[in-house]
Amino acid sequence: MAAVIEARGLTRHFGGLRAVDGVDFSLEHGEIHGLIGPNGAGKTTFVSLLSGRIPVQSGTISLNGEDITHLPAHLRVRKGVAYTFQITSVYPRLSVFDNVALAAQSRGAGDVPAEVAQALGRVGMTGLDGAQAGTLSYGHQRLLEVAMGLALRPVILILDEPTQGLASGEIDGFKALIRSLVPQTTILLIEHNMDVVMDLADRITVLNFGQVLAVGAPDQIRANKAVQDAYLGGDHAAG
Ligand SMILES: Nc1ncnc2c1ncn2[C@@H]1O[C@H](COP(=O)(O)OP(=O)(O)OP(=O)(O)O)[C@@H](O)[C@H]1O
Repeated sequence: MAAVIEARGLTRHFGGLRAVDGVDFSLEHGEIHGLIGPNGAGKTTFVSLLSGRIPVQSGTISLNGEDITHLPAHLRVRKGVAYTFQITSVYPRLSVFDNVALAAQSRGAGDVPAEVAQALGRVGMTGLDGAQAGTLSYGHQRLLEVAMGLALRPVILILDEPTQGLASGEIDGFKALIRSLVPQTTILLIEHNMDVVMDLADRITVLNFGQVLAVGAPDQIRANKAVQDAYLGGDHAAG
């Protein structure tokens, strides 16, 4: 399989804190790739480096073979790297339609209403266009966030803790949604819910203290002693 994103020696320290410390990583075309690790392991910092939200200190990132290490975030979005934030980033006072329309417009979509309808359809929110975003249930707000990500027509969709705060009944629908997005869209999923990540991911990267502890299929990760000791074995609160 071909790598869509390839990071080599990616590094970001905050003072003496090695948040991301020499990470090699590859995201393969059409896969669902889980990113896990204890709280503070560097997951959010790592995807912020990939998306250009924070600058890289050293190392390189390439997208389909092109060096994007120093490309500004908005230009990475144009090239198809979309990152939905950990905190719901919808505009609560705007309608569902307008929220998705803003995302579609930002990438210069031609037929905005059609794009909005398509994105809302994919997340199962057809008919909710006129609702004020802030009045939606939490689960629907998370789906709206994904619809906004999809309206960017991403090559890669980075989801940061998408199931956080969802009711257990909503999680199955969310998993089905993520599965429906591949292989057209490649998914990088930061997820604390082990059932979700083990069930969804083709491969998982485990970060610990800013470094890669293991990469492999879910079964390999589950069986990995170092991963069990650092993360899976203990009593880790969702963060
Ligand atoms: N802007 C910043 N300034 C200083 N330290 C930071 C900054 N951003 C993150 N850190 C620190 O870097 C480390 C990695 O944080 P990060 O949020 O990337 O971890 P994480 O694996 O996403 O954690 P969680 O699972 O709790 O979301 C933490 O110790 C955090 O406190």
